[in-house]
Amino acid sequence: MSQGKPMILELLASSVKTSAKAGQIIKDIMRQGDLGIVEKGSEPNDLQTEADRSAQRCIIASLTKKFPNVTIIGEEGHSHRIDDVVQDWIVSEVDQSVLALDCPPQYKEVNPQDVVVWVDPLDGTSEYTQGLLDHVTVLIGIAVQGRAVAGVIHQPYYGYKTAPDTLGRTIWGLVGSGIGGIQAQTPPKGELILTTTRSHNTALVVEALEALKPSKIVRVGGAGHKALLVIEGLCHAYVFASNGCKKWDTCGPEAVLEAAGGVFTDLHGNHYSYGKDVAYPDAQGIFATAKGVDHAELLKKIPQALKDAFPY
Ligand SMILES: Nc1ncnc2c1ncn2[C@@H]1O[C@H](COP(=O)(O)OS(=O)(=O)O)[C@@H](OP(=O)(O)O)[C@H]1O
Ligand SMILES: [Mg+2]
Ligand SMILES: [Mg+2]
Ligand SMILES: [Mg+2]
Repeated sequence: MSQGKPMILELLASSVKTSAKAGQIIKDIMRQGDLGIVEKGSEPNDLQTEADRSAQRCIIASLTKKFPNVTIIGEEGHSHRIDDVVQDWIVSEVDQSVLALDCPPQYKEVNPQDVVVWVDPLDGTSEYTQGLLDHVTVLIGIAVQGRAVAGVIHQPYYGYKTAPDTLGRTIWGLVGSGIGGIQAQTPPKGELILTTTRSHNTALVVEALEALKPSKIVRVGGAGHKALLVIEGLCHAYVFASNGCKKWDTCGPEAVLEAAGGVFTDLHGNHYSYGKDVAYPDAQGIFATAKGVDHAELLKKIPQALKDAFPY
């Protein structure tokens, strides 16, 4: 640990480096060609690959070793054993630009008991198995007293079509401090470009999109990927009238988007709670807007009857 640095900076700085290692593992497994796909069973087409399993082991082992008193919840199960994890997967490096941040005063003295780390080791698994590699992200979200305050979105295949050996890119954010890895952009005025699921369309998903009268809809996989489109100003909003996402899908993206000046809420305009005892599904859907977009005004266009389909 770096002497005297606030724990939240240490945790974010470690998460940045660890997410990139997880991304390397994901790419190594794809190169080796045996994805080891299993159906998780609870829902149709809910896949898990060797890359999901290995990336999660890397992240949980690395963070557990350094932060044993912090709760870590990963998509792919709850084994926190680190004794059987390959040494090379245990990341000790930290991102120096994060460590150098001026920590917002409210996060300077955080009690580890109040921190929950939400890990989606590979967001966009079905896209990964289908070769839509730029949809894949590694997501680490850091919640303090239930609020998403810091996060990492690592995109291992960013730019791979022109540079097959790409290291990808790692975008991080700390609410009150800003983001790193890319510049947040305001989307173009006079248009309304929405992003949503490519694979889980329902009548409600479509109804919510149509109510907003978009000029364009961008359908891609992954909560991390969609959040990046909004952070970069390529889309005005990420709208998903479904209870399909889980807390590990949204904690990291919410923190990074909000650190970038956007707003990430459910369909009622409320922030999700990411405390250790919350239910996993994002049961009230997703409504996230870019920097410079009036979130409250846009949300008014969603009919109340549709919002009522996502009760508390
Ligand atoms: N039960 C249920 N109902 C509706 N939609 C669901 C459900 N489970 C998962 N999903 C949607 O499937 C997409 C992939 O899920 P995940 O984010 O879990 O993917 S991954 O496992 O991390 O790859 C993701 O959507 P998109 O990535 O936006 O297409 C999830 O929101
Ligand atoms: Mg999954
Ligand atoms: Mg996911
Ligand atoms: Mg996943």
